Amino acid sequence: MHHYALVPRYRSRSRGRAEYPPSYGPGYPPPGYAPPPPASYPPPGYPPERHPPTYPQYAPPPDPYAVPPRDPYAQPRDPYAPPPHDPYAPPPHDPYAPPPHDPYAPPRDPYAPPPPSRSPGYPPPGYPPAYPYAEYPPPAPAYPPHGPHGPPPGYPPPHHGPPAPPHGHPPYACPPNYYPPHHPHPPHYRTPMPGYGALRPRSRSPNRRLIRRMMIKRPERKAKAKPKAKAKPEKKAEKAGDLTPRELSDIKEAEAKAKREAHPEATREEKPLQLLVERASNPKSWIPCIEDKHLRSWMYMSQEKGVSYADFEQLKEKVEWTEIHGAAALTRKTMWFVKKGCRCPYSYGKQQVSAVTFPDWFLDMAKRWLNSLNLNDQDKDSTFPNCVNLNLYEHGDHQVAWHSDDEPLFRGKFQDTRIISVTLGAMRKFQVGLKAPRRGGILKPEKGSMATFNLGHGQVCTMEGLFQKHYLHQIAKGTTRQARINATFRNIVEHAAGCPLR
Ligand SMILES: O=C(O)CCC(=O)C(=O)O
Ligand SMILES: [Fe+2]
Repeated sequence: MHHYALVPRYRSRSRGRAEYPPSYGPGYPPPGYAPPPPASYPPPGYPPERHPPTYPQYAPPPDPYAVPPRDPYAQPRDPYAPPPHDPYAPPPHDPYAPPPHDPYAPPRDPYAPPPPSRSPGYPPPGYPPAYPYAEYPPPAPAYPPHGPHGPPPGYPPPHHGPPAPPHGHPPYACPPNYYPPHHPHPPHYRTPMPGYGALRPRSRSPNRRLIRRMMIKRPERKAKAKPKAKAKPEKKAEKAGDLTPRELSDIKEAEAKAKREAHPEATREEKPLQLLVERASNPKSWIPCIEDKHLRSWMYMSQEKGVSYADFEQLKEKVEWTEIHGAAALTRKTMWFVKKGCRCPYSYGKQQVSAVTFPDWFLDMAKRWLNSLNLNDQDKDSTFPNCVNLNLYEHGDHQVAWHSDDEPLFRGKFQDTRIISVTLGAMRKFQVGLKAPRRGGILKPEKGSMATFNLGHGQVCTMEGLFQKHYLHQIAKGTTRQARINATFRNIVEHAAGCPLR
């Protein structure tokens, strides 16, 4: 007997979906049309009263949302017990979680304050100061997609971009465009995406495996007789008893170092000197970068709110820039502004430029930039700088090589000077190092003494005391395509011959 034939159908053919009239042409649904009500479940008269047998396989499905019946024997809830675990409760607040992504946030300002530099001893304790930094680390500079030979050397640059993803196997654990130099892939690994940095060139011989299986030994290559290494000219010189130029300059450097260490400069107690950070109205936002009491040299950095992007645009457009050419190419563009009445020219290597009086519009913005330093001409020790050198670095190829601002105009080799540098536009690396004797006529810092600081939009950097006597600085070449303008404020103390202020 086929009992199941007696069980009525309790679902429509459309399995509960609304049944629409078959035509869906324009003007559908017609006014007043409503889909037929869903078939009622269970239909009246179901289940049929049949005893015995029953057919549990046709019973209506259990209701997953039904409230379980109350347990009359349940213990009363302990009011001191921890609350039962709620799997749908929101996760507890993680104070270290990154802030949620705000899709309406304004785009990142490329001139926002830069992250702290990572040179040794930096950042000092208490850093960062009160102002909020934008984003650290900065996004990796845009790079063309890596070719078949992987990324260019030196990419990704240090301290840029998101942290490296964990290395892993199988290959899909690593994103296809991430190939750090010592990536521990197994030797058989082949990149999953063609055209992206194959890690190992395919064997030249397609039969290599076959050959191995056949136990055919390739004839061993005869070791080529190594040509005798030519005796280096340096070694020759050593044999002859005199020194190579490199050894000579190493000795000179060691002598200069010993001399410097044996002769400390006057302390601030012996010869008073007020540092700019001590007169600033925002001393806490000044970060010490170099505090070298022995050499009476100080360098501080701060972020100033008074420097605007409009200033950058105005300077770029209004200043009549002079091109400075190096040995091979244009290295940067400059302008030399001086206080009214001064006629002192300025020399960039062999190129000399004549003085241009501070335009009023420039003085207005400069006073705004340096406002927190409380410089006033009434106090003879804190006069507003009487000249400024402006540099325009149009892109990463523009630079200024190792030098110190020790021109006779400032007497930086003999007395304390105060140089205030303001950055507008793109961020560039500002490097400093101890002065060493020239190597083959070239100025370079003493080995191991170099430190690097990032100077970004609105950052002010000071070099004080005898910094120009003992330290060198440079703006190294970079990869940026953005322009940077730098204003280096100084004080002329010995006006040039022919200047009315002499
Ligand atoms: O661009 C800079 O930050 C440095 C410029 C500089 O050293 C100079 O003008 O003497
Ligand atoms: Fe300089």
